[in-house]
Amino acid sequence: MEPVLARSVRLEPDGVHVLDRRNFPFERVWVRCATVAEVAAAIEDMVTQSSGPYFAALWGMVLAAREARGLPRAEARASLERAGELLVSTRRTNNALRKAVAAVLAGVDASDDLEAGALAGAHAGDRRYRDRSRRLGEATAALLPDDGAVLTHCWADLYLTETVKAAQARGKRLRFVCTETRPYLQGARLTAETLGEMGVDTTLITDGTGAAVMSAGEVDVLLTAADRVTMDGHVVNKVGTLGLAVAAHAFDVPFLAMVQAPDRLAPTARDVPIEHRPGEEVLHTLGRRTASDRARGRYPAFDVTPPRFVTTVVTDRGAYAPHELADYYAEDVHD
Ligand SMILES: CSC[C@@H](O)[C@@H](O)C(=O)COP(=O)(O)O
Repeated sequence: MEPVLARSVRLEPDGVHVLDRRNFPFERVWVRCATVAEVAAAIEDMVTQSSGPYFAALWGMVLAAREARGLPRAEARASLERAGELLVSTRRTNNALRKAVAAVLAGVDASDDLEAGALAGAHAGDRRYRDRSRRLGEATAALLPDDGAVLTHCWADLYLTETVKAAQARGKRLRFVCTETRPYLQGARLTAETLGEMGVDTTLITDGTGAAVMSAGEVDVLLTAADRVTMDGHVVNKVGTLGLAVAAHAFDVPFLAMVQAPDRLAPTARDVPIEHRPGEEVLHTLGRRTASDRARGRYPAFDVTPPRFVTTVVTDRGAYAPHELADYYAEDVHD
């Protein structure tokens, strides 16, 4: 059976319905977004996370096409572009949003009917993302030990579930150690719940425990997703990844970073905007204040791991050393 989070954004006649990941799995509440602006707000407010914003943006663009109904074609196209810019601006580090918008605009440009074209583009984008995640998962599973412990951080969503499915199909026996990933607790809630759903032995650690489990020899591989990997091999992912990667390097634990494709628009890390979320978010967890009133918070949501701390970048076309990513595009270009 598919994990609950694998289908957590749906297009319905009355809008886009998004499973609220902020309090999953304790509550299973769906948020209805009636307009593309509401979809953008939901993405920005972390109602959905990781791969979720990609799907929300696809279906959000379909709402934008509905909102443009009746406008002359050029005006409708321009209003869809504005909607796309709004969606992309919600989470600047997440490259998938740009790709979702491009998928829908490609569908629109290939059809005389704006809404039908947007819908076709969104379905094509949905299929492509899932197919590419499956290929990525298969490539990743091939690199994992037959019997071993994997440390992961945050919530790698479809990249992780496809990896686990492929590993299980190969008969591998993997145990996972996941970090809590404060302040949103993606690891404690989304990763731990979904791995449990998939029958995987799962141990939760606090964010500060990663180096200790690696130094104790309790982990065979560090595995995370990446929001982006630059062409020169910098891995941009949830803040905390850098510290884990440095510790992994120190204790000879390989670090595998999963991304569908390296980012051709980002030659190096300077080309990737890092999302800084309100510092207040660090002072609260699950809606409750968890820090002294005397402290201020600071929350860069992502960090950058230099290529010297990255062993392998796994893509939908297989594994690459971080300094060999140009080879990804040596084949026919599709990204
Ligand atoms: C499938 S992309 C995975 C990443 O987005 C993931 O590792 C991550 O950092 C999630 O961050 P989030 O801020 O929860 O959206």
